[in-house]
Amino acid sequence: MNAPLSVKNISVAYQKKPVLRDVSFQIPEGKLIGIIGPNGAGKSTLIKAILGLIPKLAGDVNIYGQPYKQQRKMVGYVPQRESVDWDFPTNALDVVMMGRYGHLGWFKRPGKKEKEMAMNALEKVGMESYADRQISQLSGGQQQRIFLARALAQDARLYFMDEPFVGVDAATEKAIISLLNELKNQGKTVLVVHHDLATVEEYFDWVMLLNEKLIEIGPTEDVFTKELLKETYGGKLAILDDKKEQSVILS
Ligand SMILES: Nc1ncnc2c1ncn2[C@@H]1O[C@H](COP(=O)(O)OP(=O)(O)OP(=O)(O)O)[C@@H](O)[C@H]1O
Repeated sequence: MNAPLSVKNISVAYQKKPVLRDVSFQIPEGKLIGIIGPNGAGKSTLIKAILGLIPKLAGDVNIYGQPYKQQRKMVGYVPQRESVDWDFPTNALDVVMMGRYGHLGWFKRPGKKEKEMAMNALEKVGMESYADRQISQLSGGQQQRIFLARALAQDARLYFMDEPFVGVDAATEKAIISLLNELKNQGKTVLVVHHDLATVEEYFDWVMLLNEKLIEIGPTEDVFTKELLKETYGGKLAILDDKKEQSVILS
């Protein structure tokens, strides 16, 4: 079977400044995969390049063996919260329903079925009572939940989530991680840009270490090691010795 995601020799530059160099990897199906690396490592850029949201200098991306353009329906994307215009005048239900548009044919308006699926997704993230609320009037954590609901409503097979835990409280973080596990248990594959090194081993089956180039990708127990983390973060990272404590200090 084709891999959910296969990336070959991707390079990206902004105004000629290289940000990603020759990144290649494949991932297996049904895993939660953390994308880890320091600020500015190119994590968001990698996702955007995969989804064709920014131009690549070089490289190929295949989703289940086909280019992204042909596989759009299979892919869900939760962007970084601050990259979204939350003043856009629309309510929570409509934002979630947008997740269904890829499934509708030309000129078809969302109908009862779409609305039902969107409401189900809102229920899953505990936001059903906010369906009619303008998105500008939601808190940061609530907005994050709405975006997750949109991805759920889309019913994709491969998800990209850019820092879904930023700015959410502990309860929302728990709710999000149990949703991610639910997706995984349905055989879906989820890539998550993540910053909190202390939770990596608990949350992810696989880890990708990135800093302009791919340092390593593979099962968490093989890749989330002191040596490879040092290589990824350079001198900026001090790791307390007992790995079980997983205490990580950024100097
Ligand atoms: N639109 C842009 N124009 C110019 N440079 C950009 C642009 N977007 C990102 N960059 C630069 O590209 C590099 C990678 O940025 P990117 O957002 O992919 O990193 P990241 O690993 O997601 O960082 P963070 O952990 O801080 O979110 C950074 O040096 C950033 O300043």
